[in-house]
Amino acid sequence: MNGVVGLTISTGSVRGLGSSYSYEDLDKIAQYVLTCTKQRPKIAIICGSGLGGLAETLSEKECLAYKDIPNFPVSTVPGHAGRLVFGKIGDKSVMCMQGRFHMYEGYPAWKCAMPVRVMKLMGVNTLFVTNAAGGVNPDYHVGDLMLIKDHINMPGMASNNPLVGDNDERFGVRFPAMTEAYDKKLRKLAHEIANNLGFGDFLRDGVYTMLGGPSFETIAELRYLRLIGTDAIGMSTCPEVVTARHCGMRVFGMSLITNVCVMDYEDDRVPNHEEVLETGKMRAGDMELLIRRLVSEMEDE
Ligand SMILES: O=P(O)(O)O[C@H]1O[C@H](CO)[C@@H](O)[C@H]1O
Ligand code: HPA
Repeated sequence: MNGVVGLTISTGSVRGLGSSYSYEDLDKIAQYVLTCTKQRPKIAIICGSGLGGLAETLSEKECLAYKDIPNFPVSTVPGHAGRLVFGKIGDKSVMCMQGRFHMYEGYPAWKCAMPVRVMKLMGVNTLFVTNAAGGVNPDYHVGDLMLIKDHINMPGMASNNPLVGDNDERFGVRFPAMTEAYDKKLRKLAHEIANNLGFGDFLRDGVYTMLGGPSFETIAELRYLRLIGTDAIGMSTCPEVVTARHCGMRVFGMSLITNVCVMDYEDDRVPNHEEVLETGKMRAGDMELLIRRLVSEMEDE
């Protein structure tokens, strides 16, 4: 196990406000993962609930279960296989996380986002994040694809930011800007590709709001979220994106609208995870195609 097993995870902050893996801990994990694949990816893709199929489309596929990586968290949610998949899209090396970590599983924000730092230390410079999300914008339909133009990090705003605790300047500055979290050039290219693919009718551009979960939202909460500018909601993504931007990675984000949020007291439909996974199956192929084209056509950083 290359000495990784024995590492002790440091408690990052003496003030008890956050604890985290040290730079050295994460580097050991990154070096271990690199020994398990021949790929040297500069692009990583985090697959959302029910969206892991993209990883199956890679050529020269190699898989590594999270449980086999020393000191790596494990996935506990249906629809998240819990493994890294390495391979190629065209001639580009990529790595996929088939399954992510959520705060409602009991992981603090920094732990949900720790794979992003591992990726950075492996040489990744561009992060794609995908998720299943509920549509709050009344114009959205089940099966729409939303390019994330910005986010509202609800847990982050309440001090559950993945960067809470001591700051290691080797990753980034103490106070990183989040004004252009989602790369404009990649979004523009994604729009062009989506239009060429005939996806224009179901392509959206919107604001993703992260909530802690795991309970779905009350009607009053949904009305409030719409009022503050939310187009779609979910329980993930923001810790990963904040951590990626902190360490200078380029980020592209996309949500699949798996359900429309019920915002009317007279409507008795209720959201559920099975519906989320079913919709994933319906539109996942289109999402995969768009991401594969984007990876192939984008310029390297
Ligand atoms: O954000 P991803 O992981 O795609 O999953 C979304 O789907 C689940 C709820 O059905 C929640 O975990 C929510 O965050
Ligand atoms: N609410 C929160 N998270 C979600 C939803 C939702 O309606 N759909 C998919 N993830």
